[in-house]
Amino acid sequence: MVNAPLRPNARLQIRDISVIRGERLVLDGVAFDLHNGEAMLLTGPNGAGKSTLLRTLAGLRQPDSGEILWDGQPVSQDRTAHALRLAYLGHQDALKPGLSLVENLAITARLGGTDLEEALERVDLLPLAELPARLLSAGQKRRAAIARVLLQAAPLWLLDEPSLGLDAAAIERLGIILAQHRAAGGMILATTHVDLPLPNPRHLTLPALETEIML
Ligand SMILES: Nc1ncnc2c1ncn2[C@@H]1O[C@H](COP(=O)(O)OP(=O)(O)OP(=O)(O)O)[C@@H](O)[C@H]1O
Repeated sequence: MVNAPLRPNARLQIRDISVIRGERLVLDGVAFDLHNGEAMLLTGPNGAGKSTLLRTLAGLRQPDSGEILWDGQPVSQDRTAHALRLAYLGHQDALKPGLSLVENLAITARLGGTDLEEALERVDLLPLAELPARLLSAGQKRRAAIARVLLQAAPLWLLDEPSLGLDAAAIERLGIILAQHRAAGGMILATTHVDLPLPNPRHLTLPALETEIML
C-alpha cells in the first residue's frame, strides 16, 4: 500500500514567508493555507522563487521571516516530524547510478512501510526494476523519483516540475497518481511551466521580484 493514511483535518498554513537569496528578496510575504485533498499550482516566471518556496516548505532552508504551521503548530518546533509528513520531489532525481532501481528505492520503502513493487508498477517501471539507474532514460529517472514520493506515504507532496521529461503515457499515469493522493486526503503543491494533469487546482502565481536589499 503506498497511499498515506491521513488524518481528516490536516492543515498547512504559510504565514508571510520571506526569503532572501544572495542579495535579493526572492519571496516577499507569501501566505496561504492548504487543506486535505487540495492541490495548488505554483507558477511564475523563471527566478520568481517557486523552487525556493518548495525547498523552504520542505525544511531544506529556513525562511528569513514568517512561519510555517502544521495543524496550528510551528513546524520549527519539531523538524523531524515535519520531514516525515512530506515528500519532496526536486529537480534532481537523486538516484545512485551504480545501484539498481530496487536498490535505490528499498530504504525509502522500508522507512515508509510501503510496497516497492506496487510503487514501481504505478509508474510503469516494474520491468526495469533490476536495471542499474545509470541505464535509465531521463523520463524513467523522473518516474523513479515519483515512485520514491509514493513510497514515503507522506500527506504533503511538494513537487518541483513533476512532469519534466515525461512522455504522454507517463503524464497520464502521473495524473492518476496525483488524483489518488488527493482522494486519500493528501495535499499537493506543485510548480510547473506546462499544463499538469491536476483538475481544479488552486493557483498561486509568484511575481518576478527585482528588489535589491542592502546587507
Ligand atoms: N544558492 C543561491 N544563491 C543565491 N541566489 C540563488 C540561489 N539559488 C537560487 N537563487 C536565486 O533565487 C531566485 C529564485 O530561484 P528559484 O530557483 O526559486 O526560481 P524558480 O521560480 O523556481 O525558477 P525556474 O522557473 O527557473 O525554475 C533566482 O533569482 C535565483 O537566481
